[in-house]
Amino acid sequence: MSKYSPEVFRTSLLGEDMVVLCGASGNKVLFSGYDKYIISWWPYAFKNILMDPSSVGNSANDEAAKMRSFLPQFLKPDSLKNYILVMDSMAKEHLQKEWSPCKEVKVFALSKKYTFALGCKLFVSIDDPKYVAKLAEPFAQVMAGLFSLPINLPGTPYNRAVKDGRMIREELKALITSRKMELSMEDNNNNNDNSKNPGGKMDLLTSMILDGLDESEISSKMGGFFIANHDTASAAITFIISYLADYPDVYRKVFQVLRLLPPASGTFREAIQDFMYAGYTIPKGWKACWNVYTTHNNPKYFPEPEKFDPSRFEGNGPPPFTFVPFGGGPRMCPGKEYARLQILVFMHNIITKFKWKKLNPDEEIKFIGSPFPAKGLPVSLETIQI
Ligand code: HEM
Repeated sequence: MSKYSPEVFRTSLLGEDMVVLCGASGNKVLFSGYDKYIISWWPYAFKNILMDPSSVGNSANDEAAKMRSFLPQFLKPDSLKNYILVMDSMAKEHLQKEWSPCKEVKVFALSKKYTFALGCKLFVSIDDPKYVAKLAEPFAQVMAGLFSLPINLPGTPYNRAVKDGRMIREELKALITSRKMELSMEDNNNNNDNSKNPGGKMDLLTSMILDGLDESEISSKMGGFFIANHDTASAAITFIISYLADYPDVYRKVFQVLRLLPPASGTFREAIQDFMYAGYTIPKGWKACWNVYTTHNNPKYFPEPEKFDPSRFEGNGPPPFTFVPFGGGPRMCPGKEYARLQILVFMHNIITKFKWKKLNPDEEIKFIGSPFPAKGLPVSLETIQI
C-alpha cells in the first residue's frame, strides 16, 4: 500500500508569501531540497525570461491572468478541427523521415521535435526546417532556465534563458511586423473574406493580430504558448509509448497515462480566504503552488495509485477535481484540446505504423518541471503492415 503524506513548504519571494503544497507517494518525493525553491520561483522566472518588459503587470499572477483573458479563437475546438489534416500529414512525414529509417530511436527527443515543429507550423506558419531548428535551440534554453537557480550571471542557465527569451521576442516581433504588412496589403488589394487570411495563414499569430493585441503583448503571449506546448505534449506522447511497451493489451485506453505522469507538474493560485491543508492554515493572500502529481496519487481516490489500471476510468470514473492533468476550474489549461488532438493524431499514426520494445525497461524517470525519461526512452522499432 502506498503511503501518502502531504507536506507544506513555505517560502517568501519578492515580498510575496508562498506555500508549495508538495507531497510524497510511495518512494517518490516530487519536490525535495532546492527543487522547492526553484518551483516557487517559477512564476517570476516566467515573467523575467519570457515577457516583454513593456507588457508586464505588477505581479506574476497578473501575467497569468492576462494570458487567460485572451483565449484565441485558434484554440477553440471548432477551429482546431480544421488543423487535423495538417497534424496528420506532419505526423506521417515526421515518422517517415525520422523513425522509419531507424532500427532504434530515442522517443523523447523525437516527440519534442515533432510537437515543436507542429507548433511552428500552426502557431506562426513556419515550416522551413532550418528556421524551426534555429528557434528550437533558444526555446530549449528558456525551458532549462525556467527551472534553474535564478542567478543572473554570465554562463548560468538562467542568464542564457534571459538572453534567449529576449532573442525569441525579437524573432517574434519581426514575424508580427511582416504578418501585419501581409494583412494590410491583402486588405488593400482585396476586400472579401479572404483578406483576413493572408496566403491561407489563419494561424495563432493572425488570430492574435485580428483580435487587436499589440506587438509586445503578442510576442509575450506567443512565447508563453510555445513554452506551454514545449515539454507537455511530448512528455505525454513519450510516456504513452513507454506504457504501451509495458502493457500492449491496453493500448486503446492510453490516456490514463496522464494520471500516472502528468506532463505539467502543477500551477499557482492565490488564497482568496484562509484555508486548512494538511493541518496547516494557509492565510488569505498567500500564493499556493498545487501539485497535480500528488492529487493523482492520493489513494483515497485512486486505490493502489502507482498501478497502471485503465479500468478505474470506467463507469463514472474518478470524482470531479481528482483527475486534473489540465488543471481545473476557470484557469484550466486553454491548450488542452490542441494538446489532446496533437497527441491523438500522433499516436494514431505511430500505433498503425510500428511496434516497439524498450531498450532500458527500468529507465529512471526524472522531473524538471515535467517528467522525462533519464535516457530519453530508447526503443527498438518494427514496422507493421495493417
Ligand atoms: C499534454 C499537454 C498539456 C498539459 C498536461 C497541460 C497542463 C496544464 C495545466 C495543469 C495548467 C494549469 C491549469 C490551472 O491553473 O488550473 C495549464 C495552464 C496553461 N496551459 Fe497547458 N497543458 C498542456 C498543453 C498546453 C498547450 C499545447 C498550450 C498552448 C497551445 C497550453 C497553454 C496553457 C496556458 C496558456 C496556460 C495558463 C492558463 C492560465 O493560467 O490561465 N497548454 N496547462
